[in-house]
Amino acid sequence: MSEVTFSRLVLASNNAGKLKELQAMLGAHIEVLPQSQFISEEAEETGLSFIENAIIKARHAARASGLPALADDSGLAVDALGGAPGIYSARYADGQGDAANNAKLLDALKNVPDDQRGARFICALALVRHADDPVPIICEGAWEGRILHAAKGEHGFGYDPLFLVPELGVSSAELPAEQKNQLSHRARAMVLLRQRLGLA
Ligand SMILES: O=c1nc[nH]c2c1ncn2[C@H]1C[C@H](O)[C@@H](COP(=O)(O)OP(=O)(O)OP(=O)(O)O)O1
Ligand SMILES: [Mg+2]
Repeated sequence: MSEVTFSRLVLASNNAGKLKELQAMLGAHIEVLPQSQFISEEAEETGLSFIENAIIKARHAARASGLPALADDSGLAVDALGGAPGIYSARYADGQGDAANNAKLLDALKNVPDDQRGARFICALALVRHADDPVPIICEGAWEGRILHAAKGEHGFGYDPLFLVPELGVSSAELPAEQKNQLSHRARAMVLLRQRLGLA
């Protein structure tokens, strides 16, 4: 059942990897515009949960564009680190980027044996119809895996080279985009969002 009808929305992200994946998942249904067309300033991610940060980012893009906006706040929760880096995944190595984040994660886990290297990617999607929408649509997805001992694969972005997909025996950076987009935390959240929007 559809509770919302519109044909365009702004993707409230500046992450090229995410934008590509979200575009591939939604583009067939809705015209999606990157927020860079409207604003360059990033929203401050002051929330303490993925959901709070997704809502903050969606409102920021909706305010700048005057259009409905969809944000994705996501990250990696590692069991041996008590769920870190979690919402701080992008900032784990103090803003030095993906390679530094991955190096820091490998170092933090260097003495952790395989059976204790469980982790999951989490994605929270928030869609607001306008900046002050009191009823954001929220959908979440998770993807279970394990942290490898060294990077593998060239696809994807972020922590993909370190994330083992146990059923397939490969890292998520070794999956072609089409396959990651069927399996990932983002894909799972997006299935729920499409249902909520009546696009399924
Ligand atoms: O599928 C994924 N494959 C690998 N890594 C991933 C994935 N999904 C999230 N991640 C990592 C990247 C980044 O370290 C953090 C997201 O941080 P997050 O603040 O949500 O995104 P961001 O700052 O890169 O872009 P923006 O806020 O503009 O959407 O989690
Ligand atoms: Mg961010």
